[in-house]
Amino acid sequence: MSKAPATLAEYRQILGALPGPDAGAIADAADRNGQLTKPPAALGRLEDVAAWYAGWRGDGRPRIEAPQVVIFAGNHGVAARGVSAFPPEVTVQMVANFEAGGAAINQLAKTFGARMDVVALDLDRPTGDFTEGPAMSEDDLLAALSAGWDAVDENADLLVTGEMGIGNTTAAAALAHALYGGKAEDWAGRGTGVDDAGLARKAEVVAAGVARHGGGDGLDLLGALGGREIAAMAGAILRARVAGIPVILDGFICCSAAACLQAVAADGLDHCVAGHVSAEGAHPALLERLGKAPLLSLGLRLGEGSGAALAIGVLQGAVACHSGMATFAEAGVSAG
Ligand SMILES: Cc1cc2ncn([C@H]3O[C@H](COP(=O)(O)O)[C@@H](O)[C@H]3O)c2cc1C
Ligand SMILES: O=C(O)c1cccnc1
Repeated sequence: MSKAPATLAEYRQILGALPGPDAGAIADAADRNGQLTKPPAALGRLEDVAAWYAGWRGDGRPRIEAPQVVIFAGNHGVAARGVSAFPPEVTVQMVANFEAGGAAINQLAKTFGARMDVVALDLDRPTGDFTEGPAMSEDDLLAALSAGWDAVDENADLLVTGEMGIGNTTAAAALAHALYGGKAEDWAGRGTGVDDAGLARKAEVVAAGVARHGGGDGLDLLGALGGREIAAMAGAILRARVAGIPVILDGFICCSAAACLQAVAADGLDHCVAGHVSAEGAHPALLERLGKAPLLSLGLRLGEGSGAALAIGVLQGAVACHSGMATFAEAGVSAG
């Protein structure tokens, strides 16, 4: 299917009947892995991710030739509540920076040979302040999900979804708190670097948002507490699943989008790997809820898809070894 769903009911239907990986390709990959010129399991987790990638690509000896990074940008009503160390105008300024090639993610996408697209979502129309009402109407949510769905290149063979949106660690924390409970302080972190007073304000805002909008499923919560760029990441991650494109998840904000999908469909993130664990305080807990072990841990706290983009290199390495190495028979190396 290439057309974006028109209703939330259609999204729920898709989430209820998701395609799985190709068991034949996984078996082929396991068979090949056992013949490669290395001691068994010597490539550690690289072997697991290569088999995982093979399964989702339906090819026991795949290649990564067309990775895509998509950055979604949105503005947040809650940014007016003093929850970020930076002003909201930074969102549009950073979009210009992405377009000019000057951001961290530009350098990382280029380093790993990824195509990079930037999708700015109604930046002059911030979402509603979720302490006062829903962040998005159903139409706004659908438009953002569609923007994500439509941004995915069907010919990509790996997807990274990144984001830019001042205030969005607050929205992500609210989503995590609504989905998983605990206390607001467990999920509110320093984002761009708020001080202690800012952090306390942020936890209050998160608590107020969840008190107001705590009910509903993952898509309802995405609309009530999320943001356009967060919903767009969810739409892109789901489209990738339908199109057979594996996804590398980025930091706290990206994972909050993914969590909304997983809340509707327990298997909804099986085509995703966690690229890294970020320095945002609650990211380890969020990854644990998603059941994902990060590939990298570099202390990044940037977003933009930066940690996931770095992990493209890890996946490229894993798949290059799996598909390019000689077998014991081919190389004339004695097996153990
Ligand atoms: C210059 C700059 C570039 C960024 N790139 C990503 N973010 C990150 O910071 C924001 C989230 O933090 P908070 O919730 O505290 O606003 C998001 O835009 C995220 O992508 C940036 C932030 C800034 C200031
Ligand atoms: O984990 C992230 O992605 C993150 C953390 C802080 C600020 N921006 C993004």
